[in-house]
Amino acid sequence: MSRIAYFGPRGTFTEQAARSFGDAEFVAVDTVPLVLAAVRAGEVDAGCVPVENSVEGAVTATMDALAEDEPLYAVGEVVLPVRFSVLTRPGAEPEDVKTVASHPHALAQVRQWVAEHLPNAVPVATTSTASAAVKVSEGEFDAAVSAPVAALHYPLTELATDVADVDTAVTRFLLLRRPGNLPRPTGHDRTSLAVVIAHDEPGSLANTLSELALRGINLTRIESRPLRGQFGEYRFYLDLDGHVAEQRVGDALAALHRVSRQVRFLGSYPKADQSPSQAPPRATDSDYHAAAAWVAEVREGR
Ligand SMILES: O=C(O)C(=O)Cc1ccccc1
Repeated sequence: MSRIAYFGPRGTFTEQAARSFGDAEFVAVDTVPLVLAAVRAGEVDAGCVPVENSVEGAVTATMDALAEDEPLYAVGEVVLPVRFSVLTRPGAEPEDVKTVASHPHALAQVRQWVAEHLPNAVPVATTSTASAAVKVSEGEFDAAVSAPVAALHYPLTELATDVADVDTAVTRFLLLRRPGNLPRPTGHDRTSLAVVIAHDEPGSLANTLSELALRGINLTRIESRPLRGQFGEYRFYLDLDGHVAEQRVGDALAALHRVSRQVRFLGSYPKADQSPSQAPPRATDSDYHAAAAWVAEVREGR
C-alpha cells in the first residue's frame, strides 16, 4: 500500500485533503518542510501539503520548501472549503479564554469572530491547527481554532462550530512525489513553475510573461517571494493552464529556460475543478507540428 505523509498531527485540514487522494497508509509529520524531506528521502511515496488559501494567500513554508533542495513534482491537487471549530478544555467559558492558538492562516480567517466572541483572547501561532488542539489539551493554551475532525481526536469541547469570517473560504493542497512518471494530460491540467527572472533588465517580467501569452497560455496564478539575500530579487511562482506534454507548454517552458535565470518545473497535474485547459485555436499540438514540419521543409530546401 502506498504511504502518504501529510502536514499533521492528526486532525489537520491537510489530513482531510490527503485522504481525498484515495486509500493509502497515512503518516502525520509535524511541519511542511519535514513532509517534503520525508518524500525526498523515500520514507514515503508522496506528501500532502497546503499551498494557498483564498483569504490569506500563499502558504510561504510550502513555496520556500518547493523551491529549495531536490525538486519534487505535484501530481494532484485538491481544494477544500475551510470552516473551523473552536475547541477548549471541558468547562471553559468564553471569558476564560486568554489565549487562542492556531496555524497563522486559520487565525487570519477568524480574526473578526475572535474579536467579537473571545474579547479577552490573544492569538498565538502554532505549527498547525491540530497542534493547537494538542497544546490546548495539554493546558498550554486556552482555545484552538481547528478543523472540525480535531474534536474527534483530542479530549476537547466545541465552544463554537462552523466559524469563518469569509463563508466561501477555500484552501488548495498539493500531492507531491519524487520526479518519475508525470500524470498523463487530461485536458484539464495545471502546470506549476518557480522562475527566477533576470531582474536587472527593464521589461524582464513582462518579457517572461509574454512567452506564455504569445502561445495562448492562460496564467492562473502569480506570486513572488524574495530570494532572501537582498531586496530587488524575487522568485515568481507561476501556475498556468495546460500540461508540459503539450507543444505550446513545452515550447513556453523552453523559452523561459532560455530567457530567465532559473526555472524549476513543479509539476503538471489535473486541476481540482476540472475546468478545461485546452489550447486555443492556432496553438494546438497539430498547429505546432504543422509549423515545425514547414520549417523543416524550408531548411531542407524544399
Ligand atoms: O493546520 C492545518 O490544519 C492545515 O492543514 C493548514 C491549514 C490551516 C488553515 C486553513 C487550512 C489549512
